[in-house]
Amino acid sequence: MTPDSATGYSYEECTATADWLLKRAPERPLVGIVCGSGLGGLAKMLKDELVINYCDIPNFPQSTVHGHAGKLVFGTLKGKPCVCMQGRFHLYEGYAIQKTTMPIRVFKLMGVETVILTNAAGGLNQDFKVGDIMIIKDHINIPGFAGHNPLVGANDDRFGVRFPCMSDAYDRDLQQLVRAVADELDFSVFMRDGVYSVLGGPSFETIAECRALRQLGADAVGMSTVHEVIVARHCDMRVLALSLITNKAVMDYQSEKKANHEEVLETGALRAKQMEKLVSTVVSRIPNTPTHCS
Ligand SMILES: O=P(O)(O)O[C@H]1O[C@H](CO)[C@@H](O)[C@H]1O
Ligand SMILES: Nc1nc2[nH]cnc2c(=O)[nH]1
Repeated sequence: MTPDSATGYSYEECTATADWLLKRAPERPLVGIVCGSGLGGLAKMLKDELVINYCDIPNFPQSTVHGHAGKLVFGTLKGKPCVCMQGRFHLYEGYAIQKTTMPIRVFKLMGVETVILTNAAGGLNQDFKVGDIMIIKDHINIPGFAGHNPLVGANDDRFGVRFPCMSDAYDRDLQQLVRAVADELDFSVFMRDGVYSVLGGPSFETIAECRALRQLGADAVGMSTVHEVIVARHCDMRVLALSLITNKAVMDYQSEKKANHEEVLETGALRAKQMEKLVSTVVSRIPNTPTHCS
């Protein structure tokens, strides 16, 4: 019996999608950006943009969540060719985990070297404030504890190795670059770093779950990003990930606060300008990987 890998997309299907996009794209992108909930405005930073709706892209899943427009935007940021996903896919939308991460492989096949992932997250660390931006330094893949990992299934060595390392998932030079840029922009007062934990959603966490996650070492909680990081690292792209703390996780039985998606989107709108400035300045300073000579 062979293992079932029919839940994802084959190398050939991903290549077909990448080739279809490259025929239309102005040039091969070097940086791939994924916009979190309410952060789709990041795509507005791109110049000379070409916008393609997900529904027109062969094999592409469709966005179903408010705050995720479902558009792929090609363009340049300070001269650097980029591609930006205005809308990502989440497990709770009902997609197989391999499908939620398929665009990351398409990024790789189009030539992307660096992936910048953004998300909206609930703050578990009591020192964090709404509106803080957390540089993700590590993650806890809670669904992974139960075997939900986007690399489950037959491994295709053309993407990467069977057992990829994750202790270096978040590029330390890029984290340093973000800190330096934030200093220059006078953003340090709302910059944090920490550990992001992913849950399947779509229900927000109970108080006991938030307390447990904090005890495990998580600073923020969300329903995305980690699976994209795993796939990006599997195919050897550099990863930078940023969480906008859109709400404080409810940790206390006396609290009247209730997590809700409207607050998430509102905080995204409030910090949109700074997030755009931070990401665009970082992108303009990312060194390209030197071309390998054979
Ligand atoms: O992680 P992103 O896509 O930013 O979205 C976050 O916001 C939504 C909840 O409000 C969830 O989808 C959560 O993961
Ligand atoms: N799981 C989860 N996802 C979020 N996305 C934005 N805020 C939250 C939150 O509090 N919990």
